[in-house]
Amino acid sequence: MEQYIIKGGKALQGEVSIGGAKNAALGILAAAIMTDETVTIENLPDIRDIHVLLEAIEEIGAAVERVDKHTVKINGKNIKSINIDYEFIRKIRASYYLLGALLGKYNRAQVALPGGCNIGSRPIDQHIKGFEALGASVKIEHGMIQAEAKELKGSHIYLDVASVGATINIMLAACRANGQTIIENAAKEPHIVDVANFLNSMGANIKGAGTDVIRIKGVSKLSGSEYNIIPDQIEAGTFMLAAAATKGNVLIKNVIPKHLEAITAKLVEIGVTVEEFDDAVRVIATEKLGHTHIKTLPYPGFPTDMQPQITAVLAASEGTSIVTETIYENRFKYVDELSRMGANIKVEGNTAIIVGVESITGAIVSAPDLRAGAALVIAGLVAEGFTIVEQVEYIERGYEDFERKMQGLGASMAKIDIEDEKAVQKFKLRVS
Ligand SMILES: CC(=O)N[C@H]1[C@@H](OP(=O)(O)OP(=O)(O)OC[C@H]2O[C@@H](n3ccc(=O)[nH]c3=O)[C@H](O)[C@@H]2O)O[C@H](CO)[C@@H](O)[C@@H]1O
Ligand SMILES: C=C(OP(=O)(O)O)C(=O)O
Repeated sequence: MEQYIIKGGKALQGEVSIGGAKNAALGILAAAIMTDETVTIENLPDIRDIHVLLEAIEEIGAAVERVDKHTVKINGKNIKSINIDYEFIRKIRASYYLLGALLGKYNRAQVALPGGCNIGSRPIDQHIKGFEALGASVKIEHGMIQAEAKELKGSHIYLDVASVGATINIMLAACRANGQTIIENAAKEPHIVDVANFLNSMGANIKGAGTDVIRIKGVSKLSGSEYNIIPDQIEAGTFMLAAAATKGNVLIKNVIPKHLEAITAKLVEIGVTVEEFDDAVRVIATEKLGHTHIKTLPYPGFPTDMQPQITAVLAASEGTSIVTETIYENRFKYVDELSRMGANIKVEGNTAIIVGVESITGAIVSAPDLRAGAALVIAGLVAEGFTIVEQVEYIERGYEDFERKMQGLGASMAKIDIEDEKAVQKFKLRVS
């Protein structure tokens, strides 16, 4: 098994280019099977979650052609099964989008209950409520969700929580329902807008994505399309924080600065300079960073998927910061690992009280999930000495070439098997 090995203490410098958004790409890949024509998707991130979903799509009979690392052609004409088994998708959350996509296209779907990051209970009652409102009967048996409808009919759905997954799933199925569907209290994240734009490019009729109310007029057919996925807000934010934490100067390219505003605002508050360009941001930090209060919220609030990374930054900043997690009940599991690096963080319920320390020190730590893993990498980049981050497979669910992108910014970081003493020695020699 490979791990990340990092020697901290280097200020990140240079330029990094951000890939396509994982959470948009997952919805878009599911949507792509809803037509019998060929769909070309560009700017697809080359990450584990995408590989898993593409395999599942191929397994049910869709044709998947990798044109290059970031482009795929999908044709859903010869889909022969509406059954997605657990073995294919147990590691990812967004497998549930195949429910909405298959239900919309074939009025039937059977998909294993989703996996994804283990960050608290993640019910799917709002997805089910939406499908039922569209006329489907839904049952859960033997770990599978089965949804079936004689005919999908447009409906008025009020979500009890502004769920990203439920909003996208209902949008997918409702595209092919008879009549109009209105989703109220819809999620507004950039990936909702991107999935809606993609569906519209296939001939769907969706209005209002990005606001609380989405209106979908069902259409009888979806067609082929070519589509370029938006940049990943969370990958971009992670590099912004890594640049700030190491007192670096980094140009983060291929981003939509508007999507980063909540992150930018917090960085500015703790003393970082953020310059915005049309499709890039430059992050410059020169002095010890300060403290702040943060509450995770649905978009346009501070994203929960950036909570571990900002906590890592604040752990080595000055003063006492408070981070409140309002989306998930158990997203502070990584704090014990940060504490092993000398951080002073106390978790009380959904709040972390972070007393900034003078310096943190390298240690062997383990990534409990995707973003927590990224947070431990940021901590390793700042820490004195060597850090080893285990379980990088979680991190690779959502970050493409993470260690290579960090190396490109001057970080002393590599992915090696730490049992391989020669490789460890070689790394240590190279960075000493
Ligand atoms: C693949 C993907 O896009 N994952 C993202 C998506 O996850 P995901 O779509 O799973 O997150 P949701 O927006 O659905 O969840 C938000 C909150 O609503 C609750 N809830 C959700 C659905 C439901 O039926 N019932 C219910 O109670 C959840 O427990 C959670 O507390 O949005 C999250 C919130 O921005 C991000 O952290 C994830 O990275
Ligand atoms: C929580 C995340 O992913 P998922 O919903 O796919 O588990 C994430 O991207 O941070």
